[in-house]
Amino acid sequence: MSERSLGDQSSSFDRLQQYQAQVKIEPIEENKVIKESLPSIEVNGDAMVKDLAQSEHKGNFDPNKTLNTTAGLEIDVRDVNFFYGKKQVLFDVSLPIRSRQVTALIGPSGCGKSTFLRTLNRMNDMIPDTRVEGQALFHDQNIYDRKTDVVLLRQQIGMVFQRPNPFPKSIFDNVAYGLRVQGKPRKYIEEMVEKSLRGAALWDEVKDRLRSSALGLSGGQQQRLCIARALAVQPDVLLMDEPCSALDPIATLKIEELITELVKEYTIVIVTHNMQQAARVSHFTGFFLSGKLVEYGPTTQIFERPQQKETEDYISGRFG
Ligand SMILES: Nc1ncnc2c1ncn2[C@@H]1O[C@H](COP(=O)(O)OP(=O)(O)OP(=O)(O)O)[C@@H](O)[C@H]1O
Repeated sequence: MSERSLGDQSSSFDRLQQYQAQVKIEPIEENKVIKESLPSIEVNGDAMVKDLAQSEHKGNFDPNKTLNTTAGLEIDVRDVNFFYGKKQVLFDVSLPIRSRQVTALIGPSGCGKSTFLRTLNRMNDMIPDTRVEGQALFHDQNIYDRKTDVVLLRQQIGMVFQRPNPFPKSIFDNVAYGLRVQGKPRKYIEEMVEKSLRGAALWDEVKDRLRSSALGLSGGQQQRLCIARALAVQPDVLLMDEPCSALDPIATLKIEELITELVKEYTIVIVTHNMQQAARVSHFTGFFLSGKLVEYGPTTQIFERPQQKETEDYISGRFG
């Protein structure tokens, strides 16, 4: 965990985040091709629940083997309510985000997953007339506290969006952006750009064209570039809002593999519509319905032995 404190504010990172927030993020249907390439979730019934939990992991990662039910709390969310204007969309949500574990947030469209994710680094602040109540303790400080430095917060809790949103700059400049804003020296920036691109499993593909436009990369590469950009400022937590929904199956698998590597060093929270994805990459899962957290627990438990009927109905494909 970083020992930086949430102190003074500066505006450049705000501008970066505003830029990111301005990028149009449209909810899109789960990638049909992905759906077809993986075990079907369209089957009803109990057998399905088991199948889903046991759906084969591509690659070698098995979250069961690295599940740590006693991992410390990176963020401790307590009794969160959230409002767009007068409309309340989150109701008393309490959820532990465990260190160096992947927490998946699942639930039907409109249940509040993305809104909840955005409360964790105050991205909702950019939407006028919104209000949050409750507490999210991060490094013993309430994220929602007025005194929280949101610029620093968003460095510590980085975000990757549905659609890759590289800046119209070179590959190098994209990753260097946050470090330049921080006024880091050139040598440090060069080292961190390489380290971050390696960390995002992109270095080998781009090392010979660092000065080329990021917009020339494929969608999957752009998404890994956005991950590298987030890593460059050394976050503790990565929030991922359906990071694969705009990607093809191969690019999706690369991001999933990357997640399973990144979690060795970072805490990850991922919103996904794709339940196989949650089963493949996450240690813990929270199931949201109509703005409430219906159930939370180790992913295998949620998929194999859900305690709530709504959870079972959802993961069995009975609704949503
Ligand atoms: N900017 C906004 N202004 C007003 N209401 C909003 C805004 N963004 C989301 N909502 C509403 O808040 C509720 C939760 O939306 P949210 O996007 O968090 O759900 P979600 O579970 O992530 O959905 P999806 O899976 O479709 O992305 C929905 O009723 C949605 O219409």
